[in-house]
Amino acid sequence: MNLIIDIGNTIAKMAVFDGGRIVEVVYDSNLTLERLPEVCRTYTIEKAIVATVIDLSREVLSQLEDMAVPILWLNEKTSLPVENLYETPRTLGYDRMAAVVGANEQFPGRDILVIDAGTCITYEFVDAAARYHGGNISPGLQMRFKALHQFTGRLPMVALEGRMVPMGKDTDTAIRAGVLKGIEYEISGYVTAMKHKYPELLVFLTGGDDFSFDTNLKSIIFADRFLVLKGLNRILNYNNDRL
Ligand SMILES: Nc1ncnc2c1ncn2[C@@H]1O[C@H](COP(=O)(O)OP(=O)(O)OP(=O)(O)O)[C@@H](O)[C@H]1O
Ligand SMILES: CC(C)(CO)[C@@H](O)C(=O)NCCC(=O)O
Ligand SMILES: [K+]
Repeated sequence: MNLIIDIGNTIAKMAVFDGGRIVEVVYDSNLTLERLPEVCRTYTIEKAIVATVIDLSREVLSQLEDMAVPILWLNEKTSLPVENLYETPRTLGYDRMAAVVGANEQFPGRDILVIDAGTCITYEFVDAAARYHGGNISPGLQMRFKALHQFTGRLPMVALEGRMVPMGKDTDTAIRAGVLKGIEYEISGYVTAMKHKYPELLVFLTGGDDFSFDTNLKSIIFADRFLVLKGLNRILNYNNDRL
């Protein structure tokens, strides 16, 4: 079985794959990875891939060093099943590439916009010839709430859950609707603009924060919470001979 380790800015995700099938997904601290030994005891892991967008703590590094299987560290030197046209492959966050590889596996030969809503929201474009052209980075849901609070004198920290109106009636609803509507309009703006440019476009939505909103483009949008993990599994198998 394959072990996939995706270390994000907020949380780490570990997934066990049996072939192309997800057997289990475990959420863990990105500072300790304390559940790794338990995962390794429970399953017969043959190989692992690690993708990180943060510098790893001493504790996480020693957890990974204790693993008794070959580990593929995903970076700019890793062979990929899609062509990378990002001008600075060394600074690319490889969670972005993993999402693209996962989307391209499900729909090879299609133009795809991949939207990953986590700590940040990322927008990636991969074309029908499997070329990754790059994409955009914007603040994630929680980051928007925190930024409004942290960089002002009078704006409170508002929670996602609570009263929702189209246009704010008080500070609380103004912030909640401002943040949520901002993201909804941002996402639908990208989808509409990209669909205009690439009429056969498909869209993938992934990440911890899922958004359900009204759009007449629903038929081209696929939601897949585990797209990054699936892409990492594909990259690990693609590099089987090099491990
Ligand atoms: N079982 C779970 N345990 C913990 N978090 C969960 C669970 N299921 C869903 N989540 C949600 O997933 C979110 C993590 O989102 P995501 O997978 O995009 O990772 P992230 O670390 O926030 O983002 P990034 O990878 O961009 O740094 C958490 O904030 C939480 O809301
Ligand atoms: C944008 C994030 C934070 C999304 O997780 C990550 O992919 C990252 O740290 N990227 C580095 C910058 C870049 O991708 O060009
Ligand atoms: K992410």
